[in-house]
Amino acid sequence: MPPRVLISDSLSPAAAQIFRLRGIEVDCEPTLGKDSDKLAAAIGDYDGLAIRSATKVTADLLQRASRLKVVGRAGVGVDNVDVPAATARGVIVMNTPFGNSVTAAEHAIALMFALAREIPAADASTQAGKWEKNRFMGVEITGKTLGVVGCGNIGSNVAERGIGLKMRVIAFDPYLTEERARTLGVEKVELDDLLARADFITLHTPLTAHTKNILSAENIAKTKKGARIVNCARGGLVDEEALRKALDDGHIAGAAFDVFAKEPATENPLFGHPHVVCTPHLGASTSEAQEKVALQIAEQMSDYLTRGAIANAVNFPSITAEEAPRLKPFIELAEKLGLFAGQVARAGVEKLSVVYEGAVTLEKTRAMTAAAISGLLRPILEDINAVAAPVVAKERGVAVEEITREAQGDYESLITLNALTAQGEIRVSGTVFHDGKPRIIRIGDIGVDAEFSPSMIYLTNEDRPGFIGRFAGALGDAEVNIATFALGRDRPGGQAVALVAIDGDLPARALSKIERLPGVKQAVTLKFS
Ligand SMILES: NC(=O)C1=CN([C@@H]2O[C@H](COP(=O)(O)OP(=O)(O)OC[C@H]3O[C@@H](n4cnc5c(N)ncnc54)[C@H](O)[C@@H]3O)[C@@H](O)[C@H]2O)C=CC1
Ligand SMILES: O=C(O)C(=O)COP(=O)(O)O
Repeated sequence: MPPRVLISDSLSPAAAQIFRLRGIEVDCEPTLGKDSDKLAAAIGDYDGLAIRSATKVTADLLQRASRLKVVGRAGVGVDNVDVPAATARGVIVMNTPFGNSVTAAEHAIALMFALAREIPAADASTQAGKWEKNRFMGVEITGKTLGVVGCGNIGSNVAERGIGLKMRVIAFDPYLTEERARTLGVEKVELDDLLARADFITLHTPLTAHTKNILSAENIAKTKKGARIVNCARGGLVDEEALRKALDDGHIAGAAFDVFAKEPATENPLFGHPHVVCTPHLGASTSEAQEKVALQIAEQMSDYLTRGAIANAVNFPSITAEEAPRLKPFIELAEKLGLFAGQVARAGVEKLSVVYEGAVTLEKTRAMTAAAISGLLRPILEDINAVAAPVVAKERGVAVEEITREAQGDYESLITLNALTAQGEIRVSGTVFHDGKPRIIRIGDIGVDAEFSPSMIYLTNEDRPGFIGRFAGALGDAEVNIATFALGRDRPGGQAVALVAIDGDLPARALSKIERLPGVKQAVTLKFS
Protein backbone atom coordinates (compact mmCIF):
# COMPACT_ATOMS: atom_id res chain seq x y z
CA MET A 1 0.00 0.00 0.00
CA PRO A 2 1.52 3.41 -0.93
CA PRO A 3 1.99 5.92 1.89
CA ARG A 4 -0.78 8.50 2.29
CA VAL A 5 -0.28 12.16 3.11
CA LEU A 6 -2.81 14.75 4.23
CA ILE A 7 -2.24 18.43 3.47
CA SER A 8 -4.33 20.24 6.08
CA ASP A 9 -3.21 23.85 5.44
CA SER A 10 -3.04 26.10 2.44
CA LEU A 11 0.12 24.91 0.65
CA SER A 12 1.20 25.64 -2.91
CA PRO A 13 -0.12 22.98 -5.33
CA ALA A 14 3.56 22.15 -5.94
CA ALA A 15 3.48 19.98 -2.80
CA ALA A 16 0.68 17.68 -3.99
CA GLN A 17 2.38 17.36 -7.38
CA ILE A 18 5.61 16.21 -5.79
CA PHE A 19 3.86 13.69 -3.54
CA ARG A 20 2.03 12.17 -6.54
CA LEU A 21 5.21 12.06 -8.61
CA ARG A 22 6.88 10.19 -5.78
CA GLY A 23 4.12 7.56 -5.67
CA ILE A 24 2.42 8.91 -2.56
CA GLU A 25 -1.34 9.26 -2.25
CA VAL A 26 -2.24 12.76 -1.19
CA ASP A 27 -5.42 14.45 0.01
CA CYS A 28 -5.57 18.27 -0.01
CA GLU A 29 -7.91 19.70 2.60
CA PRO A 30 -6.58 23.25 3.01
CA THR A 31 -9.09 24.25 5.68
CA LEU A 32 -9.11 21.01 7.70
CA GLY A 33 -6.33 22.26 9.96
CA LYS A 34 -8.67 24.90 11.38
CA ASP A 35 -11.24 22.26 12.44
CA SER A 36 -9.61 20.16 15.13
CA ASP A 37 -12.53 17.70 15.41
CA LYS A 38 -12.66 16.92 11.70
CA LEU A 39 -8.89 16.67 11.55
CA ALA A 40 -8.88 14.25 14.48
CA ALA A 41 -11.51 12.11 12.74
CA ALA A 42 -9.41 11.95 9.54
CA ILE A 43 -5.83 11.68 10.81
CA GLY A 44 -5.89 7.92 11.46
CA ASP A 45 -5.73 7.22 7.71
CA TYR A 46 -2.43 9.00 7.05
CA ASP A 47 1.31 8.33 7.22
CA GLY A 48 2.22 11.98 6.74
CA LEU A 49 0.70 15.36 7.63
CA ALA A 50 1.84 18.49 5.77
CA ILE A 51 1.03 21.75 7.53
CA ARG A 52 1.69 25.49 7.91
CA SER A 53 0.84 27.44 11.05
CA ALA A 54 -2.96 27.01 11.13
CA THR A 55 -2.94 23.29 11.98
CA LYS A 56 -2.35 22.59 15.66
CA VAL A 57 -0.69 19.22 16.10
CA THR A 58 -1.58 18.53 19.72
CA ALA A 59 -0.98 15.47 21.90
CA ASP A 60 -4.70 14.64 21.54
CA LEU A 61 -4.48 14.71 17.75
CA LEU A 62 -1.34 12.58 17.80
CA GLN A 63 -3.14 10.00 19.90
CA ARG A 64 -5.61 9.52 17.07
CA ALA A 65 -2.80 9.33 14.48
CA SER A 66 -2.09 5.62 14.63
CA ARG A 67 -0.34 5.47 11.22
CA LEU A 68 1.41 8.82 11.35
CA LYS A 69 5.17 8.75 10.75
CA VAL A 70 5.96 12.34 9.85
CA VAL A 71 4.67 15.87 10.32
CA GLY A 72 6.10 18.25 7.72
CA ARG A 73 5.97 21.99 8.42
CA ALA A 74 6.16 24.02 5.20
CA GLY A 75 7.92 26.88 6.94
CA VAL A 76 10.09 27.48 9.99
CA GLY A 77 8.22 27.63 13.30
CA VAL A 78 7.05 24.34 14.80
CA ASP A 79 5.49 25.95 17.86
CA ASN A 80 2.08 24.74 16.62
CA VAL A 81 3.34 21.15 16.94
CA ASP A 82 3.66 19.36 20.28
CA VAL A 83 7.14 18.10 19.42
CA PRO A 84 7.70 16.14 22.68
CA ALA A 85 4.35 14.35 22.18
CA ALA A 86 5.25 13.59 18.54
CA THR A 87 8.66 12.28 19.61
CA ALA A 88 7.11 10.11 22.30
CA ARG A 89 4.87 8.57 19.63
CA GLY A 90 7.78 8.05 17.24
CA VAL A 91 6.65 10.72 14.78
CA ILE A 92 9.34 12.71 12.97
CA VAL A 93 8.74 16.47 12.87
CA MET A 94 10.54 18.27 10.04
CA ASN A 95 10.53 21.85 8.75
CA THR A 96 12.07 23.89 5.92
CA PRO A 97 14.47 26.16 7.79
CA PHE A 98 15.60 28.36 4.88
CA GLY A 99 12.75 28.35 2.36
CA ASN A 100 11.05 31.54 3.54
CA SER A 101 13.92 33.43 5.21
CA VAL A 102 14.35 36.08 2.51
CA THR A 103 10.61 36.62 2.21
CA ALA A 104 10.20 37.01 5.99
CA ALA A 105 13.17 39.39 6.12
CA GLU A 106 11.63 41.50 3.34
CA HIS A 107 8.38 41.68 5.31
CA ALA A 108 10.25 42.94 8.38
CA ILE A 109 11.92 45.64 6.25
CA ALA A 110 8.55 46.50 4.65
CA LEU A 111 7.02 46.90 8.12
CA MET A 112 9.93 49.08 9.22
CA PHE A 113 9.31 51.45 6.28
CA ALA A 114 5.57 51.33 6.88
CA LEU A 115 6.24 52.55 10.44
CA ALA A 116 8.85 55.14 9.46
CA ARG A 117 6.55 56.80 6.93
CA GLU A 118 3.14 55.82 8.38
CA ILE A 119 2.21 54.40 5.02
CA PRO A 120 -0.93 52.44 6.05
CA ALA A 121 -2.52 55.43 7.83
CA ALA A 122 -1.51 57.82 5.04
CA ASP A 123 -2.99 55.44 2.49
CA ALA A 124 -6.29 55.13 4.37
CA SER A 125 -6.53 58.91 4.80
CA THR A 126 -5.70 59.65 1.16
CA GLN A 127 -8.15 57.11 -0.20
CA ALA A 128 -10.78 58.58 2.13
CA GLY A 129 -10.28 61.81 0.18
CA LYS A 130 -8.66 63.75 3.05
CA TRP A 131 -5.30 64.77 1.54
CA GLU A 132 -3.74 65.29 5.01
CA LYS A 133 -0.29 66.31 3.80
CA ASN A 134 0.58 68.01 7.09
CA ARG A 135 -0.61 65.15 9.31
CA PHE A 136 2.12 62.72 8.34
CA MET A 137 5.72 63.47 9.21
CA GLY A 138 8.01 60.48 8.91
CA VAL A 139 11.57 59.67 10.00
CA GLU A 140 14.55 58.75 7.85
CA ILE A 141 16.02 55.29 8.14
CA THR A 142 19.47 56.17 6.85
CA GLY A 143 21.96 56.52 9.71
CA LYS A 144 19.55 55.09 12.28
CA THR A 145 20.41 52.15 14.54
CA LEU A 146 18.65 48.88 13.83
CA GLY A 147 18.62 46.42 16.74
CA VAL A 148 18.21 42.82 15.60
CA VAL A 149 17.15 40.42 18.36
CA GLY A 150 17.94 36.90 17.11
CA CYS A 151 20.45 36.90 14.26
CA GLY A 152 19.73 33.53 12.61
CA ASN A 153 18.52 32.91 9.07
CA ILE A 154 15.97 35.72 8.98
CA GLY A 155 17.71 38.08 11.41
CA SER A 156 20.91 38.01 9.37
CA ASN A 157 18.99 38.65 6.15
CA VAL A 158 17.39 41.66 7.87
CA ALA A 159 20.80 42.80 9.13
CA GLU A 160 22.29 42.66 5.61
CA ARG A 161 19.38 44.62 4.21
CA GLY A 162 19.63 47.14 7.05
CA ILE A 163 23.31 47.67 6.22
CA GLY A 164 22.31 48.08 2.55
CA LEU A 165 19.93 50.83 3.69
CA LYS A 166 22.87 52.54 5.43
CA MET A 167 21.68 51.76 8.94
CA ARG A 168 24.02 50.92 11.82
CA VAL A 169 23.09 47.36 12.76
CA ILE A 170 23.55 45.95 16.26
CA ALA A 171 22.52 42.42 17.18
CA PHE A 172 21.69 40.53 20.36
CA ASP A 173 21.96 36.78 19.96
CA PRO A 174 23.83 34.68 22.55
CA TYR A 175 24.59 32.08 19.87
CA LEU A 176 26.02 34.56 17.33
CA THR A 177 29.80 34.19 17.10
CA GLU A 178 32.01 37.28 16.92
CA GLU A 179 33.32 36.00 13.60
CA ARG A 180 29.84 35.66 12.08
CA ALA A 181 28.96 39.12 13.43
CA ARG A 182 32.07 40.54 11.73
CA THR A 183 31.26 38.78 8.45
CA LEU A 184 27.75 40.22 8.55
CA GLY A 185 29.05 43.65 9.49
CA VAL A 186 26.96 43.87 12.65
CA GLU A 187 28.01 44.81 16.17
CA LYS A 188 27.26 42.04 18.67
CA VAL A 189 25.81 43.58 21.85
CA GLU A 190 23.98 42.62 25.03
CA LEU A 191 20.20 43.00 25.15
CA ASP A 192 20.22 46.01 27.48
CA ASP A 193 22.69 47.80 25.22
CA LEU A 194 20.51 47.06 22.19
CA LEU A 195 17.39 48.31 23.95
CA ALA A 196 19.11 51.53 24.96
CA ARG A 197 20.59 52.27 21.52
CA ALA A 198 18.22 51.01 18.82
CA ASP A 199 15.89 53.34 16.91
CA PHE A 200 14.22 50.32 15.36
CA ILE A 201 14.05 46.96 17.14
CA THR A 202 13.23 43.91 15.07
CA LEU A 203 12.61 40.47 16.60
CA HIS A 204 13.76 37.26 14.92
CA THR A 205 14.02 34.57 17.61
CA PRO A 206 11.87 31.48 17.98
CA LEU A 207 9.40 31.50 20.87
CA THR A 208 11.04 29.53 23.69
CA ALA A 209 10.99 29.63 27.48
CA HIS A 210 13.96 32.05 27.23
CA THR A 211 12.49 34.36 24.61
CA LYS A 212 8.89 34.49 25.83
CA ASN A 213 8.20 38.14 26.70
CA ILE A 214 11.75 39.09 25.80
CA LEU A 215 10.19 42.53 25.38
CA SER A 216 8.55 42.54 28.80
CA ALA A 217 7.24 45.71 30.48
CA GLU A 218 10.63 46.00 32.18
CA ASN A 219 12.59 45.67 28.93
CA ILE A 220 10.26 47.97 27.01
CA ALA A 221 11.00 50.56 29.69
CA LYS A 222 14.72 50.21 28.87
CA THR A 223 14.24 51.14 25.22
CA LYS A 224 15.33 54.47 23.81
CA LYS A 225 12.48 57.00 23.82
CA GLY A 226 10.85 57.11 20.39
CA ALA A 227 11.96 53.60 19.40
CA ARG A 228 9.86 51.63 16.92
CA ILE A 229 9.33 47.88 17.26
CA VAL A 230 8.80 45.29 14.53
CA ASN A 231 7.68 41.75 15.36
CA CYS A 232 7.64 39.44 12.41
CA ALA A 233 8.77 36.37 14.39
CA ARG A 234 6.31 35.08 16.97
CA GLY A 235 3.51 36.47 19.09
CA GLY A 236 4.45 36.02 22.72
CA LEU A 237 7.89 37.57 22.31
CA VAL A 238 6.39 40.91 23.35
CA ASP A 239 4.10 41.75 26.26
CA GLU A 240 1.36 43.27 24.12
CA GLU A 241 -0.42 45.02 27.03
CA ALA A 242 2.83 46.63 28.17
CA LEU A 243 3.65 47.72 24.63
CA ARG A 244 0.21 49.29 24.23
CA LYS A 245 0.82 51.25 27.41
CA ALA A 246 4.24 52.41 26.18
CA LEU A 247 2.64 53.49 22.87
CA ASP A 248 -0.13 55.35 24.71
CA ASP A 249 2.48 57.07 26.91
CA GLY A 250 4.44 58.09 23.80
CA HIS A 251 7.59 56.30 24.96
CA ILE A 252 7.41 53.96 21.94
CA ALA A 253 6.79 55.79 18.68
CA GLY A 254 5.34 52.92 16.71
CA ALA A 255 4.97 49.15 16.43
CA ALA A 256 4.47 46.91 13.43
CA PHE A 257 3.26 43.39 14.16
CA ASP A 258 2.75 40.43 11.86
CA VAL A 259 2.36 37.89 14.65
CA PHE A 260 0.30 37.91 17.82
CA ALA A 261 0.10 36.11 21.16
CA LYS A 262 -3.28 34.70 20.10
CA GLU A 263 -3.87 33.84 16.46
CA PRO A 264 -5.99 34.28 14.46
CA ALA A 265 -5.94 37.74 16.07
CA THR A 266 -9.39 39.18 15.78
CA GLU A 267 -8.90 41.27 18.91
CA ASN A 268 -5.63 42.51 20.34
CA PRO A 269 -4.45 45.22 22.77
CA LEU A 270 -2.43 46.82 19.96
CA PHE A 271 -5.36 47.20 17.57
CA GLY A 272 -6.65 50.71 17.03
CA HIS A 273 -3.55 52.62 18.06
CA PRO A 274 -2.71 55.24 15.42
CA HIS A 275 0.96 54.24 15.32
CA VAL A 276 0.46 50.53 15.04
CA VAL A 277 0.64 48.63 11.76
CA CYS A 278 -0.62 45.05 11.62
CA THR A 279 -0.60 42.25 9.08
CA PRO A 280 -2.23 38.82 9.53
CA HIS A 281 0.90 36.60 9.80
CA LEU A 282 1.97 37.32 6.22
CA GLY A 283 5.73 37.06 6.81
CA ALA A 284 6.08 33.95 4.64
CA SER A 285 3.35 34.83 2.17
CA THR A 286 5.00 35.39 -1.19
CA SER A 287 4.48 33.12 -4.14
CA GLU A 288 8.25 32.47 -4.26
CA ALA A 289 8.55 31.42 -0.62
CA GLN A 290 5.36 29.35 -0.69
CA GLU A 291 6.49 27.48 -3.77
CA LYS A 292 9.90 26.84 -2.18
CA VAL A 293 8.63 25.59 1.19
CA ALA A 294 5.93 23.43 -0.41
CA LEU A 295 8.43 21.78 -2.77
CA GLN A 296 10.96 21.30 0.00
CA ILE A 297 8.59 19.80 2.53
CA ALA A 298 7.04 17.46 -0.04
CA GLU A 299 10.52 16.28 -1.12
CA GLN A 300 11.63 15.78 2.48
CA MET A 301 8.47 13.94 3.53
CA SER A 302 8.57 11.75 0.41
CA ASP A 303 12.24 10.92 0.99
CA TYR A 304 11.40 9.83 4.51
CA LEU A 305 8.27 7.86 3.67
CA THR A 306 9.77 6.07 0.67
CA ARG A 307 13.50 5.87 1.43
CA GLY A 308 14.01 6.50 5.13
CA ALA A 309 16.08 9.64 4.49
CA ILE A 310 15.66 12.32 7.15
CA ALA A 311 16.32 16.01 6.48
CA ASN A 312 15.65 18.97 8.75
CA ALA A 313 13.97 16.92 11.46
CA VAL A 314 13.73 18.82 14.72
CA ASN A 315 13.56 15.56 16.73
CA PHE A 316 15.99 13.17 14.98
CA PRO A 317 19.45 13.38 13.40
CA SER A 318 19.47 13.93 9.65
CA ILE A 319 20.12 10.98 7.34
CA THR A 320 20.68 11.93 3.71
CA ALA A 321 19.19 9.94 0.82
CA GLU A 322 22.78 8.93 -0.01
CA GLU A 323 23.49 7.79 3.57
CA ALA A 324 20.17 6.00 4.08
CA PRO A 325 20.97 2.82 2.08
CA ARG A 326 24.45 2.61 3.66
CA LEU A 327 23.10 3.15 7.15
CA LYS A 328 20.07 0.87 6.80
CA PRO A 329 21.80 -2.50 7.48
CA PHE A 330 23.66 -1.01 10.47
CA ILE A 331 20.42 0.45 11.85
CA GLU A 332 18.89 -3.00 11.42
CA LEU A 333 21.92 -4.57 13.13
CA ALA A 334 21.78 -2.15 16.06
CA GLU A 335 18.04 -2.72 16.46
CA LYS A 336 18.44 -6.51 16.36
CA LEU A 337 21.32 -6.47 18.84
CA GLY A 338 19.03 -4.39 21.04
CA LEU A 339 16.23 -6.92 20.55
CA PHE A 340 18.61 -9.71 21.47
CA ALA A 341 19.65 -7.96 24.69
CA GLY A 342 16.03 -6.98 25.50
CA GLN A 343 14.80 -10.55 25.10
CA VAL A 344 17.70 -12.20 26.94
CA ALA A 345 17.64 -9.75 29.88
CA ARG A 346 16.10 -11.27 33.00
CA ALA A 347 15.76 -7.89 34.73
CA GLY A 348 15.27 -4.28 33.68
CA VAL A 349 18.22 -2.73 31.85
CA GLU A 350 19.78 0.07 33.91
CA LYS A 351 22.50 1.10 31.52
CA LEU A 352 23.13 0.56 27.83
CA SER A 353 26.53 1.19 26.24
CA VAL A 354 26.72 1.07 22.49
CA VAL A 355 30.28 0.70 21.25
CA TYR A 356 31.08 1.41 17.60
CA GLU A 357 34.37 0.25 16.13
CA GLY A 358 35.93 0.77 12.71
CA ALA A 359 34.27 2.16 9.59
CA VAL A 360 30.81 2.34 11.16
CA THR A 361 32.04 5.16 13.43
CA LEU A 362 31.94 7.42 10.35
CA GLU A 363 28.17 6.93 10.04
CA LYS A 364 25.37 8.58 12.07
CA THR A 365 25.91 6.72 15.33
CA ARG A 366 23.10 8.61 17.09
CA ALA A 367 20.57 7.12 14.69
CA MET A 368 22.01 3.62 15.25
CA THR A 369 21.99 4.09 19.03
CA ALA A 370 18.35 5.18 18.85
CA ALA A 371 17.60 2.00 16.89
CA ALA A 372 19.48 -0.12 19.46
CA ILE A 373 17.43 1.41 22.29
CA SER A 374 14.18 0.80 20.41
CA GLY A 375 15.14 -2.88 19.96
CA LEU A 376 16.07 -3.13 23.63
CA LEU A 377 12.72 -1.72 24.76
CA ARG A 378 10.51 -3.45 22.15
CA PRO A 379 9.96 -6.61 24.23
CA ILE A 380 8.30 -4.44 26.90
CA LEU A 381 6.87 -1.62 24.73
CA GLU A 382 5.66 -3.07 21.46
CA ASP A 383 5.01 0.15 19.54
CA ILE A 384 8.28 1.91 20.18
CA ASN A 385 10.48 3.13 17.33
CA ALA A 386 13.86 4.84 17.04
CA VAL A 387 12.40 8.37 17.17
CA ALA A 388 10.74 7.82 20.53
CA ALA A 389 13.27 5.41 22.02
CA PRO A 390 15.91 7.83 23.44
CA VAL A 391 13.25 9.88 25.26
CA VAL A 392 11.47 6.79 26.56
CA ALA A 393 14.78 5.32 27.78
CA LYS A 394 15.46 8.54 29.65
CA GLU A 395 11.99 8.52 31.22
CA ARG A 396 12.52 4.92 32.33
CA GLY A 397 15.89 5.76 33.87
CA VAL A 398 17.98 3.75 31.37
CA ALA A 399 21.34 5.50 31.07
CA VAL A 400 22.66 5.35 27.52
CA GLU A 401 26.23 5.94 26.44
CA GLU A 402 27.81 5.85 23.03
CA ILE A 403 31.47 4.99 22.53
CA THR A 404 33.36 5.12 19.23
CA ARG A 405 36.82 3.72 18.65
CA GLU A 406 39.14 2.44 15.97
CA ALA A 407 38.73 -1.11 14.65
CA GLN A 408 40.41 -3.50 17.09
CA GLY A 409 39.77 -6.92 15.58
CA ASP A 410 39.15 -8.57 12.24
CA TYR A 411 35.97 -6.73 11.42
CA GLU A 412 35.81 -3.60 9.30
CA SER A 413 32.86 -2.45 11.42
CA LEU A 414 31.62 -3.76 14.72
CA ILE A 415 28.76 -2.76 17.00
CA THR A 416 28.73 -4.05 20.58
CA LEU A 417 25.91 -3.59 23.05
CA ASN A 418 26.54 -3.83 26.78
CA ALA A 419 23.26 -3.96 28.65
CA LEU A 420 23.66 -3.76 32.40
CA THR A 421 20.89 -5.24 34.55
CA ALA A 422 20.60 -6.06 38.26
CA GLN A 423 21.19 -9.69 37.22
CA GLY A 424 24.41 -9.00 35.35
CA GLU A 425 25.61 -7.81 31.98
CA ILE A 426 24.56 -8.91 28.51
CA ARG A 427 27.22 -8.22 25.91
CA VAL A 428 26.56 -8.90 22.26
CA SER A 429 28.45 -7.86 19.13
CA GLY A 430 27.51 -7.88 15.49
CA THR A 431 28.57 -6.72 12.09
CA VAL A 432 27.32 -6.38 8.54
CA PHE A 433 29.12 -8.35 5.85
CA HIS A 434 29.34 -7.34 2.22
CA ASP A 435 26.08 -9.16 1.50
CA GLY A 436 24.42 -6.39 3.58
CA LYS A 437 23.09 -8.91 6.12
CA PRO A 438 23.53 -8.12 9.81
CA ARG A 439 24.82 -10.95 11.96
CA ILE A 440 25.79 -11.73 15.54
CA ILE A 441 29.46 -12.52 15.85
CA ARG A 442 30.01 -12.59 19.61
CA ILE A 443 27.98 -13.16 22.76
CA GLY A 444 29.88 -12.26 25.92
CA ASP A 445 33.39 -13.49 25.15
CA ILE A 446 32.27 -16.35 22.94
CA GLY A 447 32.50 -16.04 19.17
CA VAL A 448 29.56 -17.28 17.07
CA ASP A 449 28.43 -16.51 13.56
CA ALA A 450 24.70 -16.33 13.07
CA GLU A 451 22.35 -14.40 10.87
CA PHE A 452 19.17 -13.15 12.52
CA SER A 453 16.09 -15.25 11.73
CA PRO A 454 12.49 -14.45 12.59
CA SER A 455 12.34 -17.25 15.16
CA MET A 456 15.40 -18.38 17.13
CA ILE A 457 16.45 -20.17 20.29
CA TYR A 458 19.37 -18.90 22.33
CA LEU A 459 21.01 -21.44 24.60
CA THR A 460 23.84 -21.25 27.07
CA ASN A 461 25.10 -24.59 28.31
CA GLU A 462 28.07 -26.56 29.51
CA ASP A 463 30.09 -27.93 26.61
CA ARG A 464 29.51 -31.69 27.08
CA PRO A 465 29.40 -34.61 24.66
CA GLY A 466 25.91 -35.64 23.60
CA PHE A 467 24.29 -32.33 24.44
CA ILE A 468 23.52 -31.32 20.86
CA GLY A 469 21.91 -34.68 20.15
CA ARG A 470 19.64 -34.37 23.17
CA PHE A 471 18.73 -30.79 22.26
CA ALA A 472 17.96 -31.71 18.63
CA GLY A 473 15.93 -34.66 19.91
CA ALA A 474 13.80 -32.36 22.07
CA LEU A 475 13.08 -30.18 19.05
CA GLY A 476 12.31 -33.22 16.90
CA ASP A 477 9.88 -34.54 19.54
CA ALA A 478 8.08 -31.18 19.37
CA GLU A 479 8.11 -31.40 15.54
CA VAL A 480 10.14 -28.22 15.31
CA ASN A 481 12.43 -28.01 12.30
CA ILE A 482 15.93 -26.54 12.68
CA ALA A 483 16.81 -24.07 9.92
CA THR A 484 20.37 -23.14 10.97
CA PHE A 485 22.53 -23.92 13.97
CA ALA A 486 25.42 -21.70 15.16
CA LEU A 487 27.64 -22.83 17.99
CA GLY A 488 30.43 -21.27 20.00
CA ARG A 489 32.36 -22.03 23.17
CA ASP A 490 35.07 -20.43 25.23
CA ARG A 491 37.17 -23.64 25.47
CA PRO A 492 36.61 -27.36 25.10
CA GLY A 493 34.44 -28.53 28.01
CA GLY A 494 33.80 -24.92 29.08
CA GLN A 495 30.85 -22.60 28.44
CA ALA A 496 28.98 -22.95 25.16
CA VAL A 497 26.34 -20.90 23.37
CA ALA A 498 24.02 -21.87 20.56
CA LEU A 499 21.89 -19.71 18.30
CA VAL A 500 19.39 -21.89 16.54
CA ALA A 501 17.03 -20.65 13.84
CA ILE A 502 13.81 -22.67 13.72
CA ASP A 503 10.81 -22.77 11.40
CA GLY A 504 7.76 -21.51 13.27
CA ASP A 505 7.39 -21.10 17.01
CA LEU A 506 8.78 -23.24 19.78
CA PRO A 507 5.89 -24.59 21.92
CA ALA A 508 6.19 -23.63 25.62
CA ARG A 509 6.39 -27.26 26.75
CA ALA A 510 9.32 -27.88 24.37
CA LEU A 511 11.10 -24.85 25.83
CA SER A 512 10.68 -26.15 29.37
CA LYS A 513 11.94 -29.56 28.26
CA ILE A 514 15.04 -27.88 26.80
CA GLU A 515 15.52 -25.87 30.01
CA ARG A 516 15.60 -29.15 31.95
CA LEU A 517 18.23 -30.79 29.73
CA PRO A 518 21.42 -31.54 31.70
CA GLY A 519 23.97 -28.76 31.33
CA VAL A 520 21.52 -26.04 30.12
CA LYS A 521 21.96 -22.72 31.90
CA GLN A 522 19.59 -20.54 29.93
CA ALA A 523 17.21 -21.16 27.06
CA VAL A 524 15.36 -18.23 25.53
CA THR A 525 13.15 -17.98 22.47
CA LEU A 526 13.93 -14.94 20.37
CA LYS A 527 11.84 -13.11 17.77
CA PHE A 528 13.52 -10.90 15.17
CA SER A 529 10.67 -10.04 12.82
N1 LIG B 1 6.00 35.90 10.32
C1 LIG B 1 6.21 34.82 9.61
O1 LIG B 1 5.40 34.45 8.78
C2 LIG B 1 7.44 34.04 9.80
C3 LIG B 1 7.99 33.92 11.05
N2 LIG B 1 9.10 33.17 11.24
C4 LIG B 1 9.65 33.09 12.58
O2 LIG B 1 10.81 33.87 12.65
C5 LIG B 1 11.63 33.40 13.72
C6 LIG B 1 13.09 33.31 13.28
O3 LIG B 1 13.21 32.37 12.24
P1 LIG B 1 14.65 31.94 11.66
O4 LIG B 1 15.51 33.12 11.52
O5 LIG B 1 14.37 31.14 10.47
O6 LIG B 1 15.19 31.02 12.82
P2 LIG B 1 16.71 30.70 13.16
O7 LIG B 1 16.68 29.51 14.03
O8 LIG B 1 17.52 30.67 11.93
O9 LIG B 1 17.17 31.96 14.02
C7 LIG B 1 16.75 32.18 15.32
C8 LIG B 1 17.88 32.89 16.03
O10 LIG B 1 17.44 33.24 17.32
C9 LIG B 1 18.54 33.09 18.20
N3 LIG B 1 18.09 32.96 19.56
C10 LIG B 1 17.61 31.86 20.20
N4 LIG B 1 17.35 32.15 21.48
C11 LIG B 1 17.65 33.45 21.66
C12 LIG B 1 17.58 34.30 22.77
N5 LIG B 1 17.14 33.86 23.96
N6 LIG B 1 17.94 35.58 22.59
C13 LIG B 1 18.38 36.03 21.40
N7 LIG B 1 18.49 35.25 20.32
C14 LIG B 1 18.12 33.98 20.45
C15 LIG B 1 19.24 31.87 17.68
O11 LIG B 1 20.58 31.83 18.10
C16 LIG B 1 19.12 32.04 16.20
O12 LIG B 1 20.26 32.68 15.67
C17 LIG B 1 11.02 32.06 14.13
O13 LIG B 1 10.25 32.26 15.27
C18 LIG B 1 10.12 31.72 12.99
O14 LIG B 1 9.07 30.90 13.35
C19 LIG B 1 9.72 32.53 10.20
C20 LIG B 1 9.22 32.63 8.94
C21 LIG B 1 8.03 33.39 8.63
O1 LIG C 1 7.53 29.72 8.78
C1 LIG C 1 7.07 30.26 9.80
O2 LIG C 1 7.57 30.13 10.92
C2 LIG C 1 5.88 31.08 9.70
O3 LIG C 1 5.51 31.67 10.68
C3 LIG C 1 5.11 31.11 8.45
O4 LIG C 1 3.80 30.79 8.79
P1 LIG C 1 2.74 30.36 7.68
O5 LIG C 1 3.29 29.16 6.97
O6 LIG C 1 2.60 31.51 6.77
O7 LIG C 1 1.50 30.03 8.40
